[in-house]
Amino acid sequence: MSDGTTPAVDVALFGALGDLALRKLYVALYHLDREGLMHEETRILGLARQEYDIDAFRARVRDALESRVPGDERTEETLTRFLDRLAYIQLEFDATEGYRQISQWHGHNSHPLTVYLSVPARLYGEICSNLSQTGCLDSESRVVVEKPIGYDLESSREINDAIGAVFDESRIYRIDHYLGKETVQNLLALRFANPLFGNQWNQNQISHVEITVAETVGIEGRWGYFDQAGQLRDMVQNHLMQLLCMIAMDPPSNLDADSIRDEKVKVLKALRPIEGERLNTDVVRGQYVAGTSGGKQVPGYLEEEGANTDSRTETFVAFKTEVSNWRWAGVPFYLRTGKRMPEKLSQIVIHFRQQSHYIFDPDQRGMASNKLIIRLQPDEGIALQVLTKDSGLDKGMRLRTGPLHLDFHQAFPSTRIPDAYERLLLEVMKGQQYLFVRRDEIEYAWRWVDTLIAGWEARDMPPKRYPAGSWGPVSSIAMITQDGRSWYEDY
Ligand SMILES: NC(=O)C1=CN([C@@H]2O[C@H](COP(=O)(O)OP(=O)(O)OC[C@H]3O[C@@H](n4cnc5c(N)ncnc54)[C@H](OP(=O)(O)O)[C@@H]3O)[C@@H](O)[C@H]2O)C=CC1
Ligand SMILES: O=C1O[C@H](COP(=O)(O)O)[C@@H](O)[C@H](O)[C@H]1O
Repeated sequence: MSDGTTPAVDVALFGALGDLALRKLYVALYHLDREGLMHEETRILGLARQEYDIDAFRARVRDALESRVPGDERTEETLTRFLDRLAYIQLEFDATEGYRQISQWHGHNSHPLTVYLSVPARLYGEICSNLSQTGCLDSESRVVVEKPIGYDLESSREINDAIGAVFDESRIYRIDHYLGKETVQNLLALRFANPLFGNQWNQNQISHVEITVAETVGIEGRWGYFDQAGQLRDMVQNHLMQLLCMIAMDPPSNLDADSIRDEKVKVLKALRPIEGERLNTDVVRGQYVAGTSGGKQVPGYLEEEGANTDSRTETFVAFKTEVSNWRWAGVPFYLRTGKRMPEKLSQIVIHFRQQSHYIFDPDQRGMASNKLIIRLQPDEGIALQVLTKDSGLDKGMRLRTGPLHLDFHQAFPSTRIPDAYERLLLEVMKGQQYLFVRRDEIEYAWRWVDTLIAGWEARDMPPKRYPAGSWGPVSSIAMITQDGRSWYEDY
């Protein structure tokens, strides 16, 4: 089925039996097919090193779909139609033998070969080079790569150079799945389609901004990867930086990929580094110890499966930064993200300045400011905290705050909110890059992260402990209260 607007592609999925593919990618592709957003000629080739025949591969994908797609969103007909698109080739990615099977499968059709690298980033360069050497690619081919690209600026440059030796930048789709989240895209609509907000979006009207990305999960089987990375590289370098850019960027001249990405790069270039004395006051890194999550006792980071007992890797980071430009000078941005927090919550809070000419009860002066709360997940929506008169004959002109609340599920009940990967895969098929990250964005983000890590290392600053199920080390609360503010936890 096709809606007539999504072109046909041949997807070659490297890492077809890995965690990301089985948990996210087939589910997203299935939904695109079910919703009529995948061209009828689109095909998907799974590539992995296990020996599978096509029936076993399809059965494995079917299991993945049956365990992740709700029963009312699948029928035998939609499942079979999707599974029929699949093929499988067993391949060792780091040797050129076998790659020619990919071009045989692709054949001479005109559908662009879309290579999805769902493998560790250290393999990206080698796979691209193998594809090129074995004649699998042409000028229409595209490559999709996952985050994190590298471990620091230098390693990310090496990986990007290796990909860039084969693919032009206009054919590289670097995924940051937060950019595919419906609510993150809504930030563009909220800011640039509503003059009510657009005209207030600067240091004259906004006092400070908070971004929280809290997860309840621990490391659970990913210790080997995570311990090399830590929360700063795993979450801040990519997802939180992208959120910050979407909030802080100037209006792009249009919705073209490069217009948007140019504006994001300007934000990253203007982001004040945390160094010197600021390492003591403006950043807190933490590591969880045993505690309670979802009503259950859970182990600490150093007791997780595969852990070594003296790791200093952080599972939590909170920091204060500033975007040093005309729009934002003097406006602190407070960001925090951690594993094993009390709830899964991704939320941005814009705190507007207080009314300068204030005529109400002086005791209530402290509450007299508006807040815009953008809830990314769960319970996607937007709330604007406004001040109204407290009702009742005995209240005089006392004020109270209340929300003007737009809950996306309630307001648009028949609209399913698609998973980020559905949106991203659809844009790849359409050949549109505006939701993907350009090389310079990655590099400016790494530059900022590298400065912070160098500071931690030079000062030998270990993470502070926090119990699983808490909001992080107490010093992350002190970091914001020292400015007379607090993390906003209502909605
Ligand atoms: N999982 C997630 O939630 C997320 C993952 N990512 C990124 O997505 C990418 C994939 O992650 P994930 O799925 O978790 O990783 P996995 O390790 O689960 O999957 C990688 C797959 O590639 C295969 N593979 C690795 N090396 C070779 C090789 N030389 N030859 C043939 N097959 C090989 C592995 O096979 P085998 O099992 O046999 O080793 C495995 O099937 C990574 O870049 C990761 O950073 C990004 C965000 C979230
Ligand atoms: O990229 C990653 O993201 C997940 C969090 O994603 P979300 O969509 O569930 O918010 C995080 O758990 C993981 O460590 C990181 O690699």
